[in-house]
Amino acid sequence: MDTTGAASRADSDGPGETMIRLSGVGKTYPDGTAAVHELDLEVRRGELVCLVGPSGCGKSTTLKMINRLIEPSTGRIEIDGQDVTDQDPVALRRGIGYVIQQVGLFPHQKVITNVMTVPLLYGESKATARARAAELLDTVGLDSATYGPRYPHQLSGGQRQRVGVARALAADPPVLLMDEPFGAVDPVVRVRLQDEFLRLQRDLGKTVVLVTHDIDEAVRMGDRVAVFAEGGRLAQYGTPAEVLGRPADDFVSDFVGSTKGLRRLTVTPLAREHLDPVDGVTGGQLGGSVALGVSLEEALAEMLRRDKPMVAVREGARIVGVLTPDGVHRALRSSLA
Ligand SMILES: Nc1ncnc2c1ncn2[C@@H]1O[C@H](COP(=O)(O)OP(=O)(O)OP(=O)(O)O)[C@@H](O)[C@H]1O
Repeated sequence: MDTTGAASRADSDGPGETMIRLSGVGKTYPDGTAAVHELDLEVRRGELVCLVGPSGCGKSTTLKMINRLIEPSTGRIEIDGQDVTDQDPVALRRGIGYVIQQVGLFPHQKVITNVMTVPLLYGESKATARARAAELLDTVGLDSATYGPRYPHQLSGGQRQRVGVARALAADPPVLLMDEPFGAVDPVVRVRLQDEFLRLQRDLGKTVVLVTHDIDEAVRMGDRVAVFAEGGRLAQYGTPAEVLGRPADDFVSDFVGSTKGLRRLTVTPLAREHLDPVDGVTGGQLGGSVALGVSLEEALAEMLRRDKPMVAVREGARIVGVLTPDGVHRALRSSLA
């Protein structure tokens, strides 16, 4: 019996337990394309993880292996301690929400009917399914009385995307897989949809794996970010602050840099709400000090220059807190809110 499964069950009582675990997962397509190579990845319950990387690096393949739209060539994938290959693929997929860029709504059915499909599939009565669908539309910010009776072509791209999210949530699945969910809309709507989803996720606490090619989206949305390189190699897996602040190698550094991720540090001022208390911090942990109001870049640079996990922050002569990589993450997120 393999210890991976035992471990996931053993820690399934505590917080931060593993919800999705990929161990040595690989995918080689029949034509010989090695899309994913020896991938190890763990996603905790309630965590939002972004898979990011350049085109063709195996992100979608990885996502589709989790719900068995694609079968892995090697390795093992578990959800909540259960090997997905032991489960009926259709039943498995019903328990996993799936949101894709081309939302995939039925064009000749009303919006409400599109969302009702899922509860009906579960054997709910029509009245219950309708009520649930209306509630979900309202949840994703679409007034069900207004938009429910419309057809998909009568909605904007962003609204269609919201319907896609509502439908994916209809079965109340613990796990949500999202493949470029905000890709098909313009940048302004995109940011709005990202915000809405983050707000929703704060209430719902789903375990989410989200694929994007956009590093800005990844650092904004993800609790953790998995940076993929060519051939489905996991180049780095860490918090946005770690990925932005300490790229694991030249590839990550170039990828993050080329997509302007780091520039955000230069335009975000350090504010009091991003700080952790100074209580309990020892002198050895501190890397110098910076003044409140300097850029995150300046604060982070000071931290890295001193090779310390945090930097003290001054207001006048007084130390008012410390900035950690997680604080940088919080600051980056709030700066975009
Ligand atoms: N059915 C298939 N048969 C052969 N090769 C495939 C197949 N599907 C995908 N590939 C190849 O596998 C690699 C990974 O593809 P995948 O779609 O997972 O990448 P991705 O990172 O999601 O890319 P993108 O961001 O462009 O969507 C690519 O080289 C792609 O051409």
